[in-house]
Amino acid sequence: MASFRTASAGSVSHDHISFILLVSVVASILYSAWFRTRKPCLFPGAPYTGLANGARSLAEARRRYQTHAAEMLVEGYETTNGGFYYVPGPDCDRLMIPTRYLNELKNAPDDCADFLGSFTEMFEGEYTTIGKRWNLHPRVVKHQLNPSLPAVLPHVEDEIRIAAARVIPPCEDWTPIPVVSMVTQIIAQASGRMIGGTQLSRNLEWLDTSLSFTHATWHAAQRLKQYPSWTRPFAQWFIAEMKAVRHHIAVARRFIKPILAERRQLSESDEKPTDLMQMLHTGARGADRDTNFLAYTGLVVSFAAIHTSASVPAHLIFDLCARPEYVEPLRNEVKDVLAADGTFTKASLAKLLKLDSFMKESQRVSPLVFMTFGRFLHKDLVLHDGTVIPKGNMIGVPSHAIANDPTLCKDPETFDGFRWIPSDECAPGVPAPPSFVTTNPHNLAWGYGKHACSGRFFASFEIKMVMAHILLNYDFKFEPGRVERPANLAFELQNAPDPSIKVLFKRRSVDGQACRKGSP
Ligand code: HEM
Repeated sequence: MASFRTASAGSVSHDHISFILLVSVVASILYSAWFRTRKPCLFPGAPYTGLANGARSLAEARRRYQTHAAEMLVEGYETTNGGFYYVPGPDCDRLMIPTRYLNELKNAPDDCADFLGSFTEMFEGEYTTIGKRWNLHPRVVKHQLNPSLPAVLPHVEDEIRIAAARVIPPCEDWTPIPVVSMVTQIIAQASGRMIGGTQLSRNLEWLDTSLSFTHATWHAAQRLKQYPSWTRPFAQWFIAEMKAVRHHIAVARRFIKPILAERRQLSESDEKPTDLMQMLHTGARGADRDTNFLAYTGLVVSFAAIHTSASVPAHLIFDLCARPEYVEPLRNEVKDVLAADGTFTKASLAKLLKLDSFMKESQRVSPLVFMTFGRFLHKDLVLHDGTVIPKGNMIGVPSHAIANDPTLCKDPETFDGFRWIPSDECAPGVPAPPSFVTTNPHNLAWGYGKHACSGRFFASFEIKMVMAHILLNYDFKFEPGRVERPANLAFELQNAPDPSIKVLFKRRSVDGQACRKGSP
């Protein structure tokens, strides 16, 4: 009897598991077949881009999006003349909206046009945490970090010099250096100083986590997406990349909680550190004061700040190697500003107009992402002319296509590094050209409206100080045999400088020190 029951129970359990597996497989096949063939009847009249006039199926176009999203966005923008169109993608089809609606959408409430919803969807935030409970840091960056930049920047400048000495070899002679890795480490260390002072910026384990968390969440999301959505709550526990995500959150807690404990000991009269942890500590209310949450928030700011900002100096160095005629004017501008002001301050960095223009032009050609203003609609959106965008749509603006629209940017095929320098005598009524940090319906690299990147002012100053350090202290050029700027690596909406490219660096004489006011 006993052996029969055991055998029977074993066989029932085995059948049961087989049945569940069978149902899972069938469900996932049906789901993907349905997803591949469905034509969402969402916004009437908006054409699909990327179908090659009917020669390509929707399923093929969705796959193609992984490598050709930029081209599809431009094609849709051109064929609709900046109108509504869908860009098919493997996770969802995104509806591009014309810029004429941006001013009424820019402050749409989050329960209608959900900014974080687009992140949560892209990064499987239910499991990776990306986009979930991201309420505190945007407010603190905007209202506490930005007004404190004059006090924060000297620390960041100091850290850039220390990081560069750690990361860049002596370069007494021409030395090949992988540019992306080099600038990413410098930016990670400088951002670490801004986030938690030297306790974070000099901690190599933290630096590794602050860099790796972004990749871990991205890879975990890609793995999770391979499972039908209803299996993901279980699958997350068996995916190696999810283990890495949890590990990085634990590292953040291990290093940031003691910093917060020290901050809690400070009395009213003690001098307070000028870093973001201090701002989060004083700015958090209620449940947000939980130290686990504050530590996690420090990690989230690294996510927002490091790889994003680091891509810019990498692009700039590639652009300068391809166009060395810009190096001397930029270097001289930095020298002049330092000679006059002695050190970098918010005001002196604002005088680097040539560098600002070059950065804007480089970003126009090599943006971080090809689409911004990603929002998931939870409610129907009724626009001023009666147009209704139904809920359930993922919307966005084709920021890269707009930045290269010849009616908005003269001769967009030409890289003109100084096209954005404001002229001395602007004719009355003629607006000044946009700067690197400008956001408006034609300058959308930082998004737009109430969720436009609040860290862009810090990013801009930090990048300028990194570039100033490199321009003053190094000569650089492509390795022999390379003349053209290396192509960027694009995946879906993202666009990155090629991390395999090395550039030759050689240390210059002491320009960086000599031109500081008061230096010997
Ligand atoms: C070159 C560097 C960077 C780029 C290109 C960039 C780009 C962006 C973009 C496109 C958005 C979305 C805006 C929208 O869809 O409307 C965004 C949001 C955001 N970024 Fe950045 N970012 C950069 C650096 C930073 C840095 C250094 C920080 C922090 C110090 C930061 C903090 C944020 C925050 C907090 C948000 C969300 C704002 C909100 O929800 O109100 N970013 N960023």
